[in-house]
Amino acid sequence: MAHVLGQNQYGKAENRIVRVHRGSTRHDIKDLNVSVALSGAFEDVHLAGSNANCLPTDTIKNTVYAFAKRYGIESAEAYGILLARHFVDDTERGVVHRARIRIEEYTWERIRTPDDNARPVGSEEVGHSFVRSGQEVRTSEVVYDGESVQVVSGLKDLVVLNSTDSEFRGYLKDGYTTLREADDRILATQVTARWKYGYTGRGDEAQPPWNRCYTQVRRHLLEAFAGTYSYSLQQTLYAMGTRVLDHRAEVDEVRLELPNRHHFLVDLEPFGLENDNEVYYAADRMYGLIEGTVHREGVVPVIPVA
Ligand SMILES: O=c1[nH]c(=O)c2[nH]c(=O)[nH]c2[nH]1
Repeated sequence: MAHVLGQNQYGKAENRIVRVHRGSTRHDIKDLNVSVALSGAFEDVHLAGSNANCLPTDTIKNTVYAFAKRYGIESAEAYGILLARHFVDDTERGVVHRARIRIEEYTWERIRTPDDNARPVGSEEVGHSFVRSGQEVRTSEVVYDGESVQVVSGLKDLVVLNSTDSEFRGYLKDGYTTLREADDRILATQVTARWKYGYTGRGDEAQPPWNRCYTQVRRHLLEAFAGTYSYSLQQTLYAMGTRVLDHRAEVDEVRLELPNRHHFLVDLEPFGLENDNEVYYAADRMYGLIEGTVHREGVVPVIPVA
């Protein structure tokens, strides 16, 4: 029986890179995990043992580091676009047809000290000392196919909680339903969000201000979570997605994965105590998983359903 080589891609995954941009008194750092995947004319590499079209993954890794020095890293998205274009446009004989660059970014905040012997900047900032901020990770994915660029940015592990303004009632009930209706519950989730930009990189289209967009989308996700009186996590999801689309014209699709981090009221009656929505058991699993895409009318959604 004949066999067929199906979709294939290769590259160097999880290149950890810290780029220090050294100002005279103030440093900036970018801390990234960069994964490159190339697809193209690699049939003979797989089928005939010929490496003539194989750009070594070691070279791919070197390029990731060299580009960080040569061009700096203003944003993960702009850096990803440079890399993707390079692998497709500059690799010999046009063997690379498509490049996908995935980047996770770990963010650092400046350490501030009141009395600062270590080269103070401004009043209290130390120009070269940082503390990792939270657990949250910024993500981006750039795909370039020789014609246009597609940028999907996002975040993961952003943990949020509302201690009231959340209820869950009026749901379907059958013979297996035991859940009590809740008119005042904790709503907590660990947000994974991805959003696609309308940017295509064709012609002289200007790139959106990636870092500012990220900060603003994050802000709108948080504000929608905090500001929505929730009848379900599904309804909160839709409110979060629409708020981003309403405020950020450069975004045309938002995909959210929201695990429902259940908080169960503890029964304190055996101890003669009333539990007036004050003491909860925070379960780490199992959890409801609420997922959905919100997109502009007329836009065909492209963010894959995981
Ligand atoms: O916001 C919720 N959505 C659900 O679909 C659901 N199901 C459930 O048991 N609790 C909840 N909460």
